[in-house]
Amino acid sequence: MTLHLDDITLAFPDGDQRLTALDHVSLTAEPGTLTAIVGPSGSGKSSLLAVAATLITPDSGRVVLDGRDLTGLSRAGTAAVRRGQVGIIFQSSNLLASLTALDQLLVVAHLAGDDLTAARARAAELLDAVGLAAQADKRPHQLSGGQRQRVTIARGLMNQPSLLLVDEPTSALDSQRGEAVLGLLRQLTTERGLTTVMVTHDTGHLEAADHVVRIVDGRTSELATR
Ligand SMILES: Nc1ncnc2c1ncn2[C@@H]1O[C@H](COP(=O)(O)OP(=O)(O)OP(=O)(O)O)[C@@H](O)[C@H]1O
Repeated sequence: MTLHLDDITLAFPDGDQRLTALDHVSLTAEPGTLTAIVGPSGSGKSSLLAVAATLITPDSGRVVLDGRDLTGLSRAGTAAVRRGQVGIIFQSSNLLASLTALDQLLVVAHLAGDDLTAARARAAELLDAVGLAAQADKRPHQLSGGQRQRVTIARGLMNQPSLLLVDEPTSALDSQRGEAVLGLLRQLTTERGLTTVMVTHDTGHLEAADHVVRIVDGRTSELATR
């Protein structure tokens, strides 16, 4: 599923002025590729991800997913797109403390109203794919930082998305665990033909990406393409 951001602008209220977060940003991401978004703090990375996720409506420009313009959709319409086609992976801190790894994934299926027998099989398969088959019954405090991040990745794949949006997947990890998580995202992107867009501070791991887009003051420039 190809993601196309076309000439996006976004400004937030800032006192009696407006602060430009995204300034005519365009970006195309293809299935099976991993695009890394890098840039200084406050440059617009999270805003870009939120617009791509249809969580924020831009002031102008279009978000197009496989030829379908999502910009004019209602709230219910964008929620349906997110449920059906978009996986969103935030930092691992938003796991639910009282739930096992397996149940973290089943919550997604439960909220979507999915058949729980099929969901259980899919959750087990995903935990296996991220190397956590043996940790399915563990709660977050019983897992390492890297393992927790793997649970969030598996959870982000529960709705079988085509577009995967990932925010700072390695920020809470040491460099070795960060590298392993990036390797996993790279592998899942290729194997499942995902269109993956990842915001990262971590410029040490950019070789895992097909495209690196730099954003400064809301404006993008492509740094490198493999
Ligand atoms: N909800 C909001 N209301 C007002 N201003 C906002 C809001 N969200 C972001 N901003 C502003 O928009 C600009 C871009 O913010 P954004 O969070 O996209 O940057 P970022 O590159 O993700 O930063 P960081 O790396 O620190 O997370 C910043 O100046 C920020 O202060």
